Amino acid sequence: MPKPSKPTRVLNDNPFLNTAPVEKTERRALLWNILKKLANFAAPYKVLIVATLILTVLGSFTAQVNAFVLRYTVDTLTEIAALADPWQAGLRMLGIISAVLLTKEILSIFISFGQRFFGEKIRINLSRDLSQKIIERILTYRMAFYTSSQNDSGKLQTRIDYGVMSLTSLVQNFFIDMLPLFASAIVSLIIMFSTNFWIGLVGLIIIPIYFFISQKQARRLQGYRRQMRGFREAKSGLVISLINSISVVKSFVREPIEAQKHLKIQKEMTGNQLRIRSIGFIYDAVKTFIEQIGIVIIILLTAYFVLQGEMTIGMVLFHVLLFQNVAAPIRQLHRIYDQINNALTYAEGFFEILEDDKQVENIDGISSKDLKGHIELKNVDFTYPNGTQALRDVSFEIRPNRITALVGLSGAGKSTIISLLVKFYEPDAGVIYLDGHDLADCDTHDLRHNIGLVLQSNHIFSGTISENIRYGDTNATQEDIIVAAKKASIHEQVIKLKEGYESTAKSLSGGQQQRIALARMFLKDPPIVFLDEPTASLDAIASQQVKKSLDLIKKDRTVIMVSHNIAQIIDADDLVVIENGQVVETGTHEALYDKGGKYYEIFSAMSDSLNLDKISQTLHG
Ligand SMILES: Nc1ncnc2c1ncn2[C@@H]1O[C@H](COP(=O)(O)OP(=O)(O)OP(=O)(O)O)[C@@H](O)[C@H]1O
Repeated sequence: MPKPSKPTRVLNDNPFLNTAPVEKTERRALLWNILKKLANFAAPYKVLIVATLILTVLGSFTAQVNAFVLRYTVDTLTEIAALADPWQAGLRMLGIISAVLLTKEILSIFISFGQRFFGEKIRINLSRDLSQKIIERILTYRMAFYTSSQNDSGKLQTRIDYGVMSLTSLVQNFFIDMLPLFASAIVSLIIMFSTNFWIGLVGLIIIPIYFFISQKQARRLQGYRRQMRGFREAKSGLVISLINSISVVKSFVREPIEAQKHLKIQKEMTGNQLRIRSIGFIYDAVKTFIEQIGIVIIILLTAYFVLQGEMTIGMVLFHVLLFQNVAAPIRQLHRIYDQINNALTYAEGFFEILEDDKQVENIDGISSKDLKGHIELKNVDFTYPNGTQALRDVSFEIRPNRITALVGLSGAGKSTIISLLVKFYEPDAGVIYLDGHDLADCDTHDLRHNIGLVLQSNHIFSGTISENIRYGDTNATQEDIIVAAKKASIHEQVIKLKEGYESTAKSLSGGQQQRIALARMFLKDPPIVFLDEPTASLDAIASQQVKKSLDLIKKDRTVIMVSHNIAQIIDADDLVVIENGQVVETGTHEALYDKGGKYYEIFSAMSDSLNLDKISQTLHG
């Protein structure tokens, strides 16, 4: 189970959440930076943004209509109440009010719909663009990016998802929720100042007070929110790990322990949630209290001016409504702080991934369409990004159209050599030549088009059998797929399935999946094939079936094979024996066996483990 602290690494890695003195200026610079980058993504939606802003301004005017109508109503009522026959004037007033309010409501419906719809369209499009852009970008990254511990076990997904989410909710909060409220607050404030300076001043003074309180609220909540995210990630990690290891859980009867682990996180989450809520309630109460004080001051001030004969009675309600328009958005200010904090926490990590230029694979190079597979490694050293040195001064030759087996104990460096040959990694020192060209200078995509890689367990995508095989050649016809499946000895089994080639590939057994991967390889039909323990995870029967397909694959190609399977090793034309990242012997099976060195030792151990005497006795008598 992932530790609760793991997913929050991104948070803790962010210096702006932990360091107080530099915080303010750096946070501002960071936020500015994020907004600039976000603006680039928003650029294609200029027209939508302008339309939203225009509607927002229109909406901010319609938001004031109620205040004017109430003022008019109270003032007119005061006047006509004194008349001998108030009904005629009263009905006229009602007619005017109804017409104005109805028109305003109809306008508001259109404005609010347009404003929200355009705002939402911007948000949804931005979310799509950000998600698409980052996927397209990381697809260009080198293997080391994916194997880095920073990106393992869902961390990469968390960083991407939270980055997109924080950026889009920043946009949503701004465009859809806050902007109309702020625009209406500004218009209200201008009207308040234009009717009376002192009234305007009361409206203005509340703003910094709310800013101060909201900032305090956001800061107090920040730590709890951060913990909350950690809990959520831990909880989803727990569920994923539970599903993945359900057979172990059940076989050890550990259901109560798993339930207990879940309960522990739930309890912590509940406590945290309640604290977040109670802090929110306290600050809301403080804000309501301050707003009420503001309203009382507004009423007293306006009453004073009414008594002085400078204002009409209608102004009391007029000012109170305007004041409420000013207070409404700033009551929500803490949400903006929250969004900014989120953006600072996650968007930075998101853009770090997006702009990590040094991770981009260098794919351009000499075009190599028809490779033969003459490979030479000369003094190759390689160390993984985590510091493990896997290869030291490795030199050997692979001749085309032959089968070369890399032999060695576990961890010797065989798979690493394959990774270098497909350019998943580059050597730190030394050169690899392919058909006489330095591999580093070869076009990576051309190279990979010429190479087929069959691994111990080949990834089967969710989708049909047909789709999985077609991955080897996207232009292949159904007939091509069937031919490939026949070569991989899987066709007969596929057609027995209820849905044939349209069955879900994931529901096949390990051996069947391996043959689907081989069919994919036949469809690709590359001149060079790397087989990295292709039968290691299979049972004897499945191995035997796969072996037939492998024998077919090996024909007329350059094959480099990693195997612990004695039968496959002795079938190879050439052997390269590796020990601790170094080549210790090369030659044919017979020559190396006779030499009595490392290969002899490994081969003897392999044959001993097979218990050949007993097998022979059983078979022959
Ligand atoms: N992605 C990786 N990051 C860091 N170290 C790695 C990585 N892959 C392999 N190593 C290390 O490099 C060394 C060589 O590993 P490699 O997988 O090449 O061995 P191998 O001979 O193929 O072993 P096996 O037969 O068990 O598959 C080992 O010490 C291994 O721990």
